[in-house]
Amino acid sequence: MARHRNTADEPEAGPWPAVPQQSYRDAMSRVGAAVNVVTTDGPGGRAGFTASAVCSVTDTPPTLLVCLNRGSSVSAAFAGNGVLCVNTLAAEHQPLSALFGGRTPMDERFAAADWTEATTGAPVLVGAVASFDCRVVRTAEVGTHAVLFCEVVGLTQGTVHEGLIYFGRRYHKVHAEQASA
Ligand SMILES: NC(=O)c1ccc[n+]([C@@H]2O[C@H](COP(=O)([O-])OP(=O)(O)OC[C@H]3O[C@@H](n4cnc5c(N)ncnc54)[C@H](O)[C@@H]3O)[C@@H](O)[C@H]2O)c1
Ligand SMILES: Cc1cc2c(cc1C)N(C[C@H](O)[C@H](O)[C@H](O)COP(=O)(O)O)c1[nH]c(=O)[nH]c(=O)c1N2
Repeated sequence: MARHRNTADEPEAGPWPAVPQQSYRDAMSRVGAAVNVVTTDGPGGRAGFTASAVCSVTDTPPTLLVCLNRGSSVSAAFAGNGVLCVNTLAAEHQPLSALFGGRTPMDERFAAADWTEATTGAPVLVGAVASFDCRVVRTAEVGTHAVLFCEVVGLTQGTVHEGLIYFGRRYHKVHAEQASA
């Protein structure tokens, strides 16, 4: 019979042994993902971070989820603003991913690219594969992370053909014949 796990709100120690953190990370390193720079601005200040833990939840209403480490320096800004923009990176943005991936002062991160402003006030990356302007409608805390459920209130579809994927702890460029294909 399949093992049933309780929801994150009702954790319960199972009869099975814990998976070591390193084994989990090693396995996850084999799961390819798009690379995004998630940005915010507002009363909590301007901030942005690199995120691969982003996915589509439902299209009715259009909703994304973003997993944000609660221990990161940007956590308070996102909680304070309640809005964000998911900017999916193009191949040319690989250096930007490293900059927004931690330990770089916020002004330096933003100075490395061109931005416009979304309806919510969040920064939109010029030349992104796609940008999703969102308001955070729900937040769940799971372990070290906050899972932000984000309703998409506006979007920009780019025209670049080269995307960026993180797989095997390395960046890979992917090509689409048509930008919207
Ligand atoms: N979801 C995340 O928070 C997440 C995702 C990717 C990378 N990172 C961070 O980026 C840096 C480089 O990562 P890497 O992929 O080169 O090597 P890594 O060995 O640190 O991570 C391998 C994979 O494990 C997962 N992972 C790593 N740390 C995680 C965390 N704290 N919470 C949830 N999942 C996590 C991710 O899928 C990641 O791609 C590390 O500091 C890592 O913590 C964090
Ligand atoms: C490729 C890749 C992918 C991710 C990350 C890094 C990199 C390089 N990081 C880490 C995150 O970007 C980093 O912790 C933030 O920039 C915050 O760092 P500071 O606390 O500001 O230094 C990250 N963090 C997070 O909370 N959720 C995520 O999905 C990811 N994904």
